[in-house]
Amino acid sequence: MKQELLTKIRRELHQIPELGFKEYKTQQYLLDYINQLPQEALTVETWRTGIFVKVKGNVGQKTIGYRADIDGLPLTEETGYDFQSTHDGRMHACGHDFHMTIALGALTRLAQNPADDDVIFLFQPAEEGPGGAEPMLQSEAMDRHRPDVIFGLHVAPELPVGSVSSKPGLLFANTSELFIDFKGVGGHAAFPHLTHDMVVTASAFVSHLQQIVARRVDPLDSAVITIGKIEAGTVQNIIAQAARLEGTIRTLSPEAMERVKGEIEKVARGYEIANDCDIHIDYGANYHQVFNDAEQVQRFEQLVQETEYQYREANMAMTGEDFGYMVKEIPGFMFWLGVDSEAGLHQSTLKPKEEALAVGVHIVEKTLREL
Ligand SMILES: CC(=O)N[C@@H](CCC[C@H](N)C(=O)O)C(=O)O
Repeated sequence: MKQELLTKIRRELHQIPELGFKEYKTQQYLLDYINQLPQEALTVETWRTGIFVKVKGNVGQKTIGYRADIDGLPLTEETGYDFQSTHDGRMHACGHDFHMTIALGALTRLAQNPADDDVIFLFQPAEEGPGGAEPMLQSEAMDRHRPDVIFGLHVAPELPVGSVSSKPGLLFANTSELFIDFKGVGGHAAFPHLTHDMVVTASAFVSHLQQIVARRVDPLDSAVITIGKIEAGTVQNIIAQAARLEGTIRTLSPEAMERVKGEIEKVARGYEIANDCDIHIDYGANYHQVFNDAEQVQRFEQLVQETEYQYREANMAMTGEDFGYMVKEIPGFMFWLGVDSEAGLHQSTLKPKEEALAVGVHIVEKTLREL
């Protein structure tokens, strides 16, 4: 598939980022594209805002799955692109526009010339939250299309174009969203002693969370707690009666995740007593770690080495991926695709290099044909 067409698709998708399970325009765009491909070998089935596309193989001994996530992030784009997001406060800042384009590129090649094995493409909603992989995996549609092996990719801004990277075993962390609501007594800014200030309480709590990481988790079993959003108060001279923290917990083991949650709850009980307030904790979406199948990764490395591209051994990362649920049930793996951007994932200035699209299509197609 020509670079110009890949670039066109990527730019069109880049302009319509949508949040998890609201990917209506994205789904329609994908369906319109898929419908103009040769249909002889294809079976297409929608699932919520996602899509399953099966390409019947010439022999069909086994089924290989390829998953591409399709949602965007709640972030205002600042790339200065002339094909910038047309959706206010939404951006493809995690490369899912790349993931979808590469999937369409590989699908095009297979629709024109099917592989020996059956191939199933999963266009999956809601990776950034609340999590589409687990319900997609449990769906009836998945019973009809369940692959024997599955893989997926993620763009890597820090790697050069032409390189890919993976590793056997643990690649991505266990994650849990974290929402904490504080309710106390507000009042006049001049009489703090008559109130229980939720700005002061919530700020102290944010700092205390870092103590949990530093002093309650084995340093050899890393954890991260990030609070990405704080909301509190109404105006500068009223002491806030409510505050809300929104964040995420990352750990390298499911056990450490349980430990961190237990510690957060203990601290919350202490803060309720010390600050005369109510604290409510909600863990939102939780993602299982991505644990790559060693045999599949070894085969993937061989396949990449047969190309002009470079394979590098990856390190574990504290990123999360609901694809972890898929490889928990189906042997498979995820790999990083180098896209060489100065700005990183989840930044408003992320600019992955479009030459990486063709690299992705080549490697995904080869893997689908030869894994
Ligand atoms: C690859 C990537 O960036 N994934 C996201 C997954 C987010 C999961 C969930 N919303 C959370 O924040 O815990 C990531 O932030 O790692």
